[in-house]
Amino acid sequence: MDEFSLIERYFRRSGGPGGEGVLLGPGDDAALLAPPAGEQLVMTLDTSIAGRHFPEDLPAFETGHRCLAVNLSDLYAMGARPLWFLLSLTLPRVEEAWLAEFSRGLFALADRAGIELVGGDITRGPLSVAIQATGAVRADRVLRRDGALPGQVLAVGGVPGLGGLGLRHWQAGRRDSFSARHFAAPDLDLTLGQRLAGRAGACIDISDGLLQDLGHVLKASGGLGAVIDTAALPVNEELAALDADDRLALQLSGGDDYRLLFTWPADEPLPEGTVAIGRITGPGPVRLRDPDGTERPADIPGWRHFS
Ligand SMILES: Nc1ncnc2c1ncn2[C@@H]1O[C@H](COP(=O)(O)OP(=O)(O)O)[C@@H](O)[C@H]1O
Ligand SMILES: Cc1ncc(C[n+]2csc(CCOP(=O)(O)OP(=O)(O)O)c2C)c(N)n1
Ligand SMILES: [Mg+2]
Repeated sequence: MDEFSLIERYFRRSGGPGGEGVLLGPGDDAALLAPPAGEQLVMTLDTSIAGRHFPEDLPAFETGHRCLAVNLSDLYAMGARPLWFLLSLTLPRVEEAWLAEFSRGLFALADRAGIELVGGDITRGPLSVAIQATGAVRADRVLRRDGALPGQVLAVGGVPGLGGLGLRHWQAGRRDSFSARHFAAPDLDLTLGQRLAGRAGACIDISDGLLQDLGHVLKASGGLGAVIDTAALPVNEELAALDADDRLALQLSGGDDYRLLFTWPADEPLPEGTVAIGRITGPGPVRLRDPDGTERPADIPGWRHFS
C-alpha cells in the first residue's frame, strides 16, 4: 500500500463536523485554517521517538494516544483550547494492523479533546511521531511560565511520580499496573487548563520532572524560590507502597506525568481536583520541608536529553 492510500485509509476522515475553522483539511498541498476571532493562536511541537520517548514495544493504540497527549498537555498548560494538529509519521514498514490501532488511539483522544487532524507527512525510517498542535486562547486568559509571585500557593492537578513509576513498572513487565497504564497512555485532565486560564499565576506541564519544570517557572518569574511540603505531595496506592526516599525521588524527578503544576493566589480556594504542595518564596533555592518541620535543599535533577 502506498503513502497516499495509507493517508486515505487511516488519517482522512469524512463525515464529521470537520473541526472549527478548518476550511481545507488533509488532501491539498497544505491546510487552510481560519483563526478564531478575538483569540491568540498557541503553537507547540513535540517529537516522540521509539526507544527514547516511548518503549519500542508500546502497543499501537497507546502510541497514538501518547504522542498526541504530550502535545495537548502543552496547549492546556498555556490555558488554550485545542484546535488543530499536524502529524509527521516515520515508519520502518507498513503494517496495516499497527496503523489501524495507532489511528484509533490517536483519534479517540483527538475527539475527546476536540482537536482536528488537518495534515501531515509520512516517510520511511525508524519509528517516530512528531505532532505540531495549535490551540487558541483569549489574551486575558493566557497561562505563562513567568507569572509566579512570592506568597502564591504552589499546586498540582494530578499525581507527580506516576509517570516515572509507570516507566519503571513497564520496564519490569508490570504493564497492567495503574502507573504503567498512565505512562503508556497518559491520562490528561482535559478541563483543568481551561479552569486555570485567566486565574493562575504561572503554569507548566510536568514532563521532565516536578523540580526541573518548577525550576523553569521560578527562573522565568525572575529567579524566585519555593518551599515544597513533601508530605503534601499526592500519591496513589502504588506510590504509597514505596519506601520514602524512592517515592520522593520519583515524585520530584520522575517525569512523564503530563499534569499541570501551577501557582495560585493564597487567599482563593484551589480549583477542584488540585492539591497545594507548597508555596512560592522570594529569590532563593527550592527547599523541601518534611513533616517534622526540617528543611533541606532540593537538589534532585530531572530528565535531560543531552547529559
Ligand atoms: N529547535 C527549536 N527551535 C526553536 N524553539 C525551540 C526548539 N526546541 C524547543 N524550542 C522551544 O523551547 C521551549 C521549551 O521547549 P521544551 O523544552 O521542548 O518544552 P516543553 O516541555 O513545553 O515541550 C518551547 O517554547 C519550544 O518551542
Ligand atoms: C522508553 C522511555 N525511556 C525513558 C523515558 C523517560 N523520558 C523520555 S523523554 C522524557 C521527558 C519528556 O520528553 P521531552 O522531549 O523533553 O518532552 P518535552 O519536555 O519537550 O515535552 C522522559 C521523562 C520514556 N518516556 N520512555
Ligand atoms: Mg517540547
